[in-house]
Amino acid sequence: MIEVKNLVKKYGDHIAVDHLSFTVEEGHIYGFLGPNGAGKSTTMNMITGYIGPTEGSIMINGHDMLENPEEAKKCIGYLPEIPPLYTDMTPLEYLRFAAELKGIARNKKEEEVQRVIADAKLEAVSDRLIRNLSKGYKQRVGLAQALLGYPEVIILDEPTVGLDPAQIIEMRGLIRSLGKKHTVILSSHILSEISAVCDDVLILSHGKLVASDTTDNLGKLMEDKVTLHLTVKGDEAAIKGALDAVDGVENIEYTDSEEKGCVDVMIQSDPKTEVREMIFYRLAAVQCPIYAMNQMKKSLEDVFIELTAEGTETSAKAQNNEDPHEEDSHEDELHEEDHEEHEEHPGETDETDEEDGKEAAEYDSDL
Ligand SMILES: Nc1ncnc2c1ncn2[C@@H]1O[C@H](COP(=O)(O)OP(=O)(O)OP(=O)(O)O)[C@@H](O)[C@H]1O
Repeated sequence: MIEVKNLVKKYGDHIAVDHLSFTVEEGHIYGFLGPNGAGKSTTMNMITGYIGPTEGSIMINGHDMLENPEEAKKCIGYLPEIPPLYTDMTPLEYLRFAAELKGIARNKKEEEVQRVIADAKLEAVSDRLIRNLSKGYKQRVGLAQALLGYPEVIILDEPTVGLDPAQIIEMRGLIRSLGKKHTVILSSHILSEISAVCDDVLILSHGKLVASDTTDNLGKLMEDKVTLHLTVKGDEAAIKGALDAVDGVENIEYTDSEEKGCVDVMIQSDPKTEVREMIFYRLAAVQCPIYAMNQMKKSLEDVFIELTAEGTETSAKAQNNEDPHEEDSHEDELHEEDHEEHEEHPGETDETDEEDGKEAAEYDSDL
């Protein structure tokens, strides 16, 4: 559906996108993840034909974006980070206007406008001035515009930035439902967003692709080793003696504990061997009781930090599609689906947007 080959974008001497190649298959929701400045917006702007690449090619549904931009652009609906809206219009007026600009046939225009109003859940505010709408609704007006003409691919640049937690949940729900009818590419630097919404993840760092896999597989990348954190009461030498020869243990570090008379122990072990029982019996045998034992699970956030850490061996290996990881992985903590869904009040104004944005930023594990 989308094939990007050796894409490069230079701004003067600065390489914003550095020989990027990837393919996007039909019917998936892709997350484009990367820290600020990684090159996400630049890449999206090239895919949507807003800016030209310095080198490389972009094929959209068989149309070359450089040679046949009109046909290629017809396959794409784009919601930029700040949607360009005419705020003195109502959503209905704006969408009719946008439909005309997009060249939608007159006899289909009204039906199409009503369809996108329904898909973006704008019915309740379609007759209000855009400038009086909340940020969440404004974003949905931008989304509705992107949906006009039923493009195969929808590209969303940081679609939840500045929205409050309830609006974020609404927007994510909308994106998931869009994924049933369109291929969706969504850029974000918010990990929870990607893991909550996307099937596949492309991780960018310094303009390069450092990982490309399903959200689940990326989480599993770190399952090489299990890390246990223990607090054990007793003499360090006795504890060391007990833990020295436990099968499956690969590395142990001892530190003073905040707990009086205790030692904190960090153990890395092979995930194929269950070491916890043996640790318990060995420590019991030397009369060193375990006050706490926690198995640490790595999150997608840890994967992300390892992959985007500058110049690390991990990044290099990920690029070569080798398994670069050394610890256990888990991404349960990233899901926020348990949060109650709230309905936004139609016509809500922007007065609290700034504060809502802050809340949203705190609410997410925003890097
Ligand atoms: N028009 C421009 N002129 C010069 N440098 C630019 C321009 N646009 C982007 N850059 C630089 O290119 C790099 C990539 O920027 P880009 O906006 O694509 O990153 P991003 O991953 O989208 O980051 P963010 O999440 O902050 O939007 C950055 O170093 C940025 O400063």
